[in-house]
Amino acid sequence: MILTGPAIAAAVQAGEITIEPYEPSRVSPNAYDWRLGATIRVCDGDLDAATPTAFTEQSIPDAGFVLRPGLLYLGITLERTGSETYAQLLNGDRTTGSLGIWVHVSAPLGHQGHAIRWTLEIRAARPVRLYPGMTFGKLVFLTTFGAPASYQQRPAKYATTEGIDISRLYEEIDGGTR
Ligand SMILES: O=c1ccn([C@H]2C[C@H](O)[C@@H](COP(=O)(O)OP(=O)(O)OP(=O)(O)O)O2)c(=O)[nH]1
Repeated sequence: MILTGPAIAAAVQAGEITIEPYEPSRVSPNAYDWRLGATIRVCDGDLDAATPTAFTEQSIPDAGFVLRPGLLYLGITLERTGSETYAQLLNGDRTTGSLGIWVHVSAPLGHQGHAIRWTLEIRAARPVRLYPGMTFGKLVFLTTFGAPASYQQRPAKYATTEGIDISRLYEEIDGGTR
């Protein structure tokens, strides 16, 4: 089940949900309106799952940064979010979608026990200018069913990373699982 906005606010108050920084005005009926952080990595070369992705990293200036179609950008959420109690789904919203922006490629799930600033895999349908701290999407929280589980209690690729990270699949492929 999805948490309502009042339930999100109450869970933040109770310490069951981490949202840092937290602004009560960003709670919407069924989500929290999260923002784009100020750092972006530009990946403009060919990609290979067996090789670390090459990138250049820069700050997004106050005057904005133009995304170009055909490139992959790795961004970061402004907020650090997580919960031991609830699972999360991070997505864009109508406003960013209407600008032709994908805020991630195919990875919306945030596991219980993983409090992070999320890596975003950003693409653009048309050239579009982004600004640091702009509202970028909706984060929903879900109740879970079954025995409690935590991302930290399993061999997890991204358990020790927080913030922008390239794909770590190359570690598994180098490890001989190909
Ligand atoms: O776009 C995304 C998607 C997920 N996450 C975080 C939240 C999640 O808790 C963690 C792992 O996500 P996922 O399970 O999708 O990654 P994986 O590639 O399957 O790695 P693992 O094998 O460690 O689960 O990474 C991001 O930062 N950005």
